[in-house]
Amino acid sequence: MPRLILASQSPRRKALLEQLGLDFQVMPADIDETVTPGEGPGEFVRRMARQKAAAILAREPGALVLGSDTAVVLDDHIMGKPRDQADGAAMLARLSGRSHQVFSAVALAGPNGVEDRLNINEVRFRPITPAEAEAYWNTGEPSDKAGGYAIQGLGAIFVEHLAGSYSGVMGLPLFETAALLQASNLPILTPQI
Ligand SMILES: Cc1cn([C@H]2C[C@H](O)[C@@H](COP(=O)(O)OP(=O)(O)OP(=O)(O)O)O2)c(=O)[nH]c1=O
Repeated sequence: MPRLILASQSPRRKALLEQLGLDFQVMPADIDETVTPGEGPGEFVRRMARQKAAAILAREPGALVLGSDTAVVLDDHIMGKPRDQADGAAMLARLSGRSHQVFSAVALAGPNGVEDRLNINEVRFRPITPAEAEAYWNTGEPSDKAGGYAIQGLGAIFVEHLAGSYSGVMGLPLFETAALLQASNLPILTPQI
């Protein structure tokens, strides 16, 4: 069976992939994550996921490599990770009391090329006061998260409604990931002989 590698530095993605019960290694992929002019959020996260997987496959030929990317999207604009407290507070103010989308892509690179899947989620936040935004920043949770919140942490208190997949919002859409892995004959819920 080929070696499976997760091309990510994100502890959240590692924890999510562990849910599938497979053995894998983790190797961070360092790529340029700049949006190309005119590129839509779906195209962007798919391109990033594919590039992360391809970058590690180039170093580890013979392996199967998963790459993933997540973007929080408000009014068709991609929100990155907050630069500082003021940026984090501004992001939460914009997300407050309305819906946004979370786009997550996963790609699998291996001997047969690269395949990817796109996962799109709709998340509605309750209104958030400036005092709450400041207190939330001070927990340390938002700083390395797209959109400046974590659904798997205290940020869950803002999530009034989710249409989509929890794992997709958190960073690795497991339905789509399993579909890619099963198409490459990795054993998920298959009897072992
Ligand atoms: C919206 C949201 C994002 N996130 C995180 C997942 C990702 O780690 C991060 C999105 O940034 P990414 O650039 O997709 O990923 P990353 O830089 O953390 O990791 P790598 O590129 O090495 O795979 O935001 C959450 O943990 N919870 C959430 O609810």
